[in-house]
Amino acid sequence: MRVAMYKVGIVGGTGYTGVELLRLLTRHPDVSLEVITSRGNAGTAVADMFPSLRGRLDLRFSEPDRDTLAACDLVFFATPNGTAMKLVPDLLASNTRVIDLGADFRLKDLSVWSDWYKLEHACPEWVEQAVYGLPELNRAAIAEARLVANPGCYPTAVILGYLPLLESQLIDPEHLIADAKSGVSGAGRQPQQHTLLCEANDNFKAYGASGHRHLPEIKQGLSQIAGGEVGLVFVPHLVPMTRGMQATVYGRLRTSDTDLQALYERRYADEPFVDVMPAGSHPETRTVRGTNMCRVGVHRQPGSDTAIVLSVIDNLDKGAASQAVQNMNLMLGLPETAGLDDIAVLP
Ligand SMILES: NC(=O)C1=CN([C@@H]2O[C@H](COP(=O)(O)OP(=O)(O)OC[C@H]3O[C@@H](n4cnc5c(N)ncnc54)[C@H](OP(=O)(O)O)[C@@H]3O)[C@@H](O)[C@H]2O)C=CC1
Ligand SMILES: CC(=O)N[C@@H](CCC(=O)OP(=O)(O)O)C(=O)O
Repeated sequence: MRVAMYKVGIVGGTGYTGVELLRLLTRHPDVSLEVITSRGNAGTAVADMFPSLRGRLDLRFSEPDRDTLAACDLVFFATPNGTAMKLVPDLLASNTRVIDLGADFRLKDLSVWSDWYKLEHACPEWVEQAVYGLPELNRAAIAEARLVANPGCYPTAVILGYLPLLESQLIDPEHLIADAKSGVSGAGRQPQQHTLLCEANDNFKAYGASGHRHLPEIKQGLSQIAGGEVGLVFVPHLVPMTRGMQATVYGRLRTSDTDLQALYERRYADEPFVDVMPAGSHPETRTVRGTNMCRVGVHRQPGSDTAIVLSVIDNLDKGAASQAVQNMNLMLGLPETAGLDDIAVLP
């Protein structure tokens, strides 16, 4: 039996990504969950709020406290944007590693970040040192990082969809189109009118078509792969399901004779969490529900010069919490797949 070695904490344990982290970390073989914060529920037993954890986790929510958190080897922030940046410098100074599930450290250009997030950054000096936590792109840097910026859900699905095509320079990087759909849990647990059952159920709509805050994040990731600026149109949509996300990405091919299926199979052959489906497949969100898997399907229509890639993830998992655990495994030198062997529940 392996002994739990690393102490971890979560700031913001009552949101959807927080409770997903709780589920994953409670049964992770190599970590011990020491701290879970909630200002509004300090003192409440975690299992009283989340009965799914009854008998599995004996811990109470506490107020965020610097010293308690600094006693952890690694702390996750599952908090609204603009929260982590206020506590991160103190934790890093105490040699505690940090993974921020929010967007405080994702964008390297701080003026772009301020424009989209309407905030002034509290620790700009750490932004440059933060590593963007997409293992398929930055695995070696994540393993050395003290601060990881966990990617947003849409950026994860879109970047993994485009990665082999852009890396091999097979498509025109100036004319990329990503059309994406998310389940409602992507909007978080805070009550909002548009996430009410009567508003979201039996309904379908686009939003952010004139610009969404994930646009600069996706462009930054795609530019890193392409080795230069990219042109991207990105339109997100809300679908009436709880979890799941599909990004359908399009790229104008520069040559017509490439075997796209073979390209994707080759690029992702050694990736434990990207599954290239057989040629002609249409991956479904339910096949990745509650897992860290991204499933992709690669298509080209007869006579067309456009590659179409379908990329599905669970927005709360590969799009947030389980990707954070994958990053934690890399940062702590643990097996990358530890605690991440879930199989989706069907139907
Ligand atoms: N939902 C999704 O699919 C995805 C979400 N994310 C990101 O993950 C983060 C969390 O999202 P989600 O779980 O939906 O969040 P919620 O907004 O539902 O939950 C926020 C949590 O943070 C705590 N919190 C709020 N303000 C503060 C503060 N100032 N200091 C300390 N704790 C605070 C809250 O507890 P309390 O107020 O009681 O302290 C609560 O536990 C966000 O940045 C989000 O953008 C990323 C990818 C996907
Ligand atoms: C369906 C839905 O509302 N999704 C959220 C994105 C998910 C998310 O929280 O991403 P960040 O971590 O970057 O904030 C949105 O469009 O705002």
